[in-house]
Amino acid sequence: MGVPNKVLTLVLIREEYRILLGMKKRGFGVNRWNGFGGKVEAGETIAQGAKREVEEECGLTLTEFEEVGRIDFEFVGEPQILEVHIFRGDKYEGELQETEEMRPEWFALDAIPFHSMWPDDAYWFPIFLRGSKFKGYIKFEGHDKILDCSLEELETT
Ligand SMILES: Cc1cc(-c2ccco2)c2oc(N)nc2c1
Repeated sequence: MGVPNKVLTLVLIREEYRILLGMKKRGFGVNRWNGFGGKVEAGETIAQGAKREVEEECGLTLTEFEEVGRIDFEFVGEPQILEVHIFRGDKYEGELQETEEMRPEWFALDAIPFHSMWPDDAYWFPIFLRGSKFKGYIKFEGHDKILDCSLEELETT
């Protein structure tokens, strides 16, 4: 196989009528609202990495969360696929805090700021919000243009 995939986590903490997003203050995806996540480190599972990133980025400790999706992202001109494992956070403990990485904020489900998020979110958030599991492949040109998008809903819970 070519270059191995880069494994990333993305956690969306969701309550009945609101979802927790963070404004990314630096680095990859800066100036966009997103879930919490990042690289999976050596010696940790993907789930452990997801939990760690949430703690580091917003101070919350996940006590119940589930992997609900997986999207492989390709960028034109880059050989490495970003393999993003998407989790729904159901229960958490601790105090929400702003960090150097993220400014957290709760959004009503009918007021998700898609115009200030990664463009792919508009495609898979509806699947995520109705509680389905999904997998997909999305090809970007730069960080703003989607060339291809294929998403498969796996089950409706
Ligand atoms: C290419 C790409 C990457 C990520 C990402 C960064 C860290 C975890 O996932 C995304 O997140 C969203 N919402 N769209 C995304 C596109």
